[in-house]
Amino acid sequence: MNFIDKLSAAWASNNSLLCVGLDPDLSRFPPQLRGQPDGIFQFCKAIVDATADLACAFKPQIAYFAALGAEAQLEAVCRYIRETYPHIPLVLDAKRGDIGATAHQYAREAYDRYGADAVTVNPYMGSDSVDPYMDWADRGVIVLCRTSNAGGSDLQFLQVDGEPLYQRVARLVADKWNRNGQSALVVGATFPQELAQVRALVGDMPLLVPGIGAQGGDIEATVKAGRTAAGTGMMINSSRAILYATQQEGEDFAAAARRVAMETRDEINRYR
Ligand SMILES: O=c1ccn([C@@H]2O[C@H](COP(=O)(O)O)[C@@H](O)[C@H]2O)c(=O)[nH]1
Repeated sequence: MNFIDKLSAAWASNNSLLCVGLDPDLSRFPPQLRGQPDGIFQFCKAIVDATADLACAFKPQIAYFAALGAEAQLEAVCRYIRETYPHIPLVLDAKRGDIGATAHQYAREAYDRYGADAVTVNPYMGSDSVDPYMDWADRGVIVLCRTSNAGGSDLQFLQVDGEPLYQRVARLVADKWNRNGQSALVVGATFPQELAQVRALVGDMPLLVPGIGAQGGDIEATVKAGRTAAGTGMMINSSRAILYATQQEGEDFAAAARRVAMETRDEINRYR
């Protein structure tokens, strides 16, 4: 099954547009996992097990693993998700961007080494830096478009022939780069007006939408701006708000993550 079909099936089977982000930060780990040789894997596994029936995707952010030299644990997390929850898409958030030959190696890393169903990529270097990912026709290529951070406006709002750059990226991906119908776009929940603009430009193309939870994006505005006619079309990501949901000492971190994931999934569903 290709990425788009797998995502569509997960939206339906879990009745969810929630993407659970896996951003393991040792300084926020529960005490029992600190100092454990496989603590990162154990933490992510517990979160995955606690939220797998509530999520339409899991999104490990590679920087949180690589910064700790924990790529082997990222491999183990990805393998665990693929083997235990093969119906839930695995999105590797890597935001790579480089010349074609190097992009091919990054694609191998994402799709072959980690077995990701989809990977995030940076469009700044243009079509030949994104095209190598498209050779894996059954995998997703999720292109940064209107990112959730305030500084994204520095470049993404620049006018290019009468339209902002982020809209040019959306149209390029939808009309030209999407050679196997496998593309998606990153659009931040912190900018619902721009999210609506992108939705109007790209039809039913899936959107990865970070920015709710810790970044404060409004769920109602996000869903109303980005949903398709079928009430789907988005992977709305929350990472820290779910991962570090524990409110009082002694509370089980996985149970707390489940509680917040369920509340978030349900709030999203209220506006679909
Ligand atoms: O525009 C973007 C693109 C990616 N991200 C990533 O999403 C998560 C957000 O984490 P929260 O804890 O829910 O804020 C993180 O991995 C970012 O690298 C983004 O935030 N914005």
